[in-house]
Amino acid sequence: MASKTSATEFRENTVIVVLGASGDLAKKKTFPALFGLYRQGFLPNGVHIVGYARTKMDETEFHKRVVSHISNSADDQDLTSKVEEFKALSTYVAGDYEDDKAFQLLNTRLEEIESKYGSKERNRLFYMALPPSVFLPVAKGLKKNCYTTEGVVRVIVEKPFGKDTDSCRELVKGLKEQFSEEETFRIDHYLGKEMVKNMLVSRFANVALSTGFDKNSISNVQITFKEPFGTEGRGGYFDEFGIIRDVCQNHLIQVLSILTMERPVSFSAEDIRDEKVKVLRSIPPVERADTLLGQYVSANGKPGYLEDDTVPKNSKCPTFAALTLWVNTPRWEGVPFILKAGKALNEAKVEVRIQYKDVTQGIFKDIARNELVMRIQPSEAIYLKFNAKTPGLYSRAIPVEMDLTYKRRFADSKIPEAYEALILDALHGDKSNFVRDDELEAAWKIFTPILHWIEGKSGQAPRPVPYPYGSRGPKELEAFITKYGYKRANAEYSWPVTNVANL
Ligand SMILES: NC(=O)C1=CN([C@@H]2O[C@H](COP(=O)(O)OP(=O)(O)OC[C@H]3O[C@@H](n4cnc5c(N)ncnc54)[C@H](OP(=O)(O)O)[C@@H]3O)[C@@H](O)[C@H]2O)C=CC1
Ligand SMILES: O=C1O[C@H](COP(=O)(O)O)[C@@H](O)[C@H](O)[C@H]1O
Repeated sequence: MASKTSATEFRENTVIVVLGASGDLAKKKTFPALFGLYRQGFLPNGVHIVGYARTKMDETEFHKRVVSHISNSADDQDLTSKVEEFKALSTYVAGDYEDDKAFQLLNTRLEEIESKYGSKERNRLFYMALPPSVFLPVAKGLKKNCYTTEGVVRVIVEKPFGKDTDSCRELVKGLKEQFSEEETFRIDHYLGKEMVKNMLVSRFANVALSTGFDKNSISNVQITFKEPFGTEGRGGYFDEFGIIRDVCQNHLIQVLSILTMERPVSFSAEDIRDEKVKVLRSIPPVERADTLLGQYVSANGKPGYLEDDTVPKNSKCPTFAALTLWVNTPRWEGVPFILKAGKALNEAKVEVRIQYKDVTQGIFKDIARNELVMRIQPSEAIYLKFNAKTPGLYSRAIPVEMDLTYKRRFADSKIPEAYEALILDALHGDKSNFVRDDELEAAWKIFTPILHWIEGKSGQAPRPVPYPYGSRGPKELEAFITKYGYKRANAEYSWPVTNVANL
């Protein structure tokens, strides 16, 4: 039920506190997103931004970090003056994460800022750009020392939210002791990506697309995440988590749930999330036999995973995973959903590839299958690969594409950064694109047994197969996806395509 808190939009009198302000995420994503919103006039009137972290630094150093990832051209006077304004409304407080006194100092700073708001309501948005190990102490410190009843308080929490089902439950419980579900915004930045948001609209606003969106027409689905760089600099964090926790359990499973959920009653946050939870609960835990794990090794002058100084020498941590999931609903029963994620691959790409079944044999032989591809990044696009008659006096089919590439079709539109979209949602109190507690639990249940196996908690830990840095992944991948029915439209059977009789 909507309450005052969830309905409140932060339009003025708001302080945004970024905890972990000295970190990588804050520098690369949070501050640039806040600046983007400020520049476009989307931040509340009179907003202030306060960075908080243990690192001691003066305002000049802090401002240097705040703007370090904002692309600024000296020729753009408007941008330069906005950057200066943005710096002027951002300030820094240094303090520990388990120290009441430090949080009290932070609170004093917040009250000083808020005293300029007069007697009106004061809102506080806390953004935890922090490692999960300090989520709980920070939540306790904030609740005890920096909570206000003179306005609305919201807390954005980053991923990964736990390491398995039990630790997730503990974290959920621990945070709930400090902040209500209404006050808590669990972020998964993939939910802020334009194409992920568009998936809901494309699926449910198009009869043409929703017809045949099921096991009767679809052979298999691949959801792919590829990054062309390794764990450079993040090896310490990564080795504790691995690619499944880093990407599959959150980003890719969120994409899968939106792709497979049934039509929600409305586009309200709770209706959408109810449907996502239902479909997630229909997915049994991943089987070992449905798993392919890889780890990158040195190639082309690039270091292998184990050569990273922050990684234990004999680590079996997977930097690549292909996992096949089964969705036991009447719509999807028997359709394999292959999640593939890897670091140090040959390209940067995130996409959903839906491959349809073969056309009935008879008039066509060995013709390419239809594929609907939703490219999340780079360059958002939806395209349908289908067969058409070759123009002219030929009687053969040719595979072609119906292509909606955003850059061409929406050349004048600015696609927002995922973090811009989500921080704005949090300011508006809209939780549709944030993760609910039961969604998290359902997602962890799918991966926990396989994660425990990988960590050697249930039998000997498997050793991931090697793949060269910059390659397409383990050489075993092709056989893996073929096993689940994926047919590549290679030259051998799609071009030139078979004669079309009676055209
Ligand atoms: N970096 C990225 O691209 C992304 C990160 N995330 C998530 O965002 C969160 C923050 O990530 P990121 O900024 O990369 O992390 P960092 O390792 O940069 O940590 C952020 C800040 O937290 C403090 N910190 C680091 N380690 C510890 C520790 N062991 N105990 C206490 N404080 C610590 C440091 O600040 P100080 O010492 O000054 O207090 C650091 O500057 C994580 O949960 C991550 O999973 C999500 C998506 C992308
Ligand atoms: O959460 C994470 O996401 C990034 C990838 O984000 P993207 O928006 O650039 O696709 C990934 O590099 C990182 O390992 C992971 O923690």
